[in-house]
Formats: sequence, C-alpha cells, structure tokens
Amino acid sequence: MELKKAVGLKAAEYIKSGMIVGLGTGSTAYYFVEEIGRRVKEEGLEVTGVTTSIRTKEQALSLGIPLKNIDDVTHVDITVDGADEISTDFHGIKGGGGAHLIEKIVASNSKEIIWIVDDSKMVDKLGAFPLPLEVIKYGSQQVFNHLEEKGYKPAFRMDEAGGKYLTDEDNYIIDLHLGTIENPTALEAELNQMVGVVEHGLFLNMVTRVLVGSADGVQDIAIGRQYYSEGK
Ligand SMILES: O=C[C@H](O)[C@H](O)[C@H](O)COP(=O)(O)O
Repeated sequence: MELKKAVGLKAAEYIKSGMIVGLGTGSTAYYFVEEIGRRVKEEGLEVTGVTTSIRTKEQALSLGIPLKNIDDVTHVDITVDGADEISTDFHGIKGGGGAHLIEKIVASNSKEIIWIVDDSKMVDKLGAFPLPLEVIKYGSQQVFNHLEEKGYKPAFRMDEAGGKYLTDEDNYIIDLHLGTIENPTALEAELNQMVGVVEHGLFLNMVTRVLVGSADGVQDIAIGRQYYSEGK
C-alpha cells in the first residue's frame, strides 16, 4: 500500500498546469489520481484528465478533476498508469484489472507514458502474470479453442457472480497462462492479427519512464525512447 502511494505521489510531480493527463486504472494509479485531485483542489492545478476506465472516471469526477474524452483532445501530454509486469527491457503486461484496451488507446496518444509499480512487478521475462486478451463476445469460444490448440492455456475471466467478466466496452477477457513469454514481439504480431481479439495486454516499446517503489525508496528510470510522434 505504502509503496503504491509513494510511486503515485512521485509521478504526480511530473504533472504541471496546462497539461492533458492520462489517468490510469488500478490500485496504484488510484494514488496518482487522488494526488492530482488534491492538487486541483488545494493548489489550483489546472489540468484536463483523460480517463482509462469507468472506475477512474468516477474517481476523477468525485475529486473535481476536469475531464475530456480522448476524441476531444489533440494529444495527451503524460499518461500515468500501473502495470502487472515489467521486464528488464521495459516491455509490460497490463490488463489485470481488465482496462488494457482503453489504457492502450490513451497511452498510444500520449507523449510520455509513466508506469508506476512496486518492485514485485519487475521481472526478467514476461509471462508469469496471465496475459489478458479482450475479445468480442461473438465467436469468443472459437477464439478460445484456437488459443487452446496453440497451447496458450486460455481461461475466460470470470466475475464475482460466476459469469464471464465484462469489460467497460462490454467484451469478454481471456487470460493466457503462458508461464514465460520467450519472444514478446512475435507473440504481439500473432495476437494483433487474431480475428476477434480486440486488444491484448502486451505493451511493448511504449513506456517512457518507470517509477519503481521499494523499501529503499522510489527508483526513477527514464527509458530514453520516444513512443509518440506528432502526426503519426
Ligand atoms: O487493467 C488494469 C491495469 O492495466 C492496471 O494498471 C494493472 O492491472 C495494474 O494494476 P495494479 O496497480 O492494481 O496492480
């Protein structure tokens, strides 16, 4: 809890008045959004938020953070979000909370992408965390069967009531229990082409800064790449 809060507060230091800010989803991003709300209220910070889930939208509205839809902004200056796993080469898995579709849309329109995590999320190779695929309902059992034939150990995500989990966009999620992903780039290419898969939780070559919380404090790692380019 404290590590998540520490990285959330540190990320908020990168936010200045006038920015359009992508507000991530999850238990770590929660602290970042709370801090932005506090600064809006107490310090007069003037930002426009673009949210990545219904949950975050409700939180941001309750805090009085002005919001816009992604389609009503020219770009996002900085998106701050959590992650489920980050590899040593700074690829990530996201979507443990089922929000990776909208998160990826917001991130892909962001000039800077900051991930905030505690050190338990840092891994050598991705894959121990189940890789989420958001799939359209129609034909989803066929997608599942196809993934099973490939040996990807798929499982439909279930909700607390025992039904299939529904995303904000009313799709299902299939989690792949891969163990280790030896070649994330090849898997990404394969999943990008799979009919019925709306979006997968592999975020490769996207993050521009990672803040890692540990007992020793917050490590601030600038990745040194530019994901976003104007007019792409
Ligand atoms: O779908 C959820 C998002 O990708 C989250 O950012 C991710 O699951 C990390 O969440 P948390 O900070 O709660 O571990």
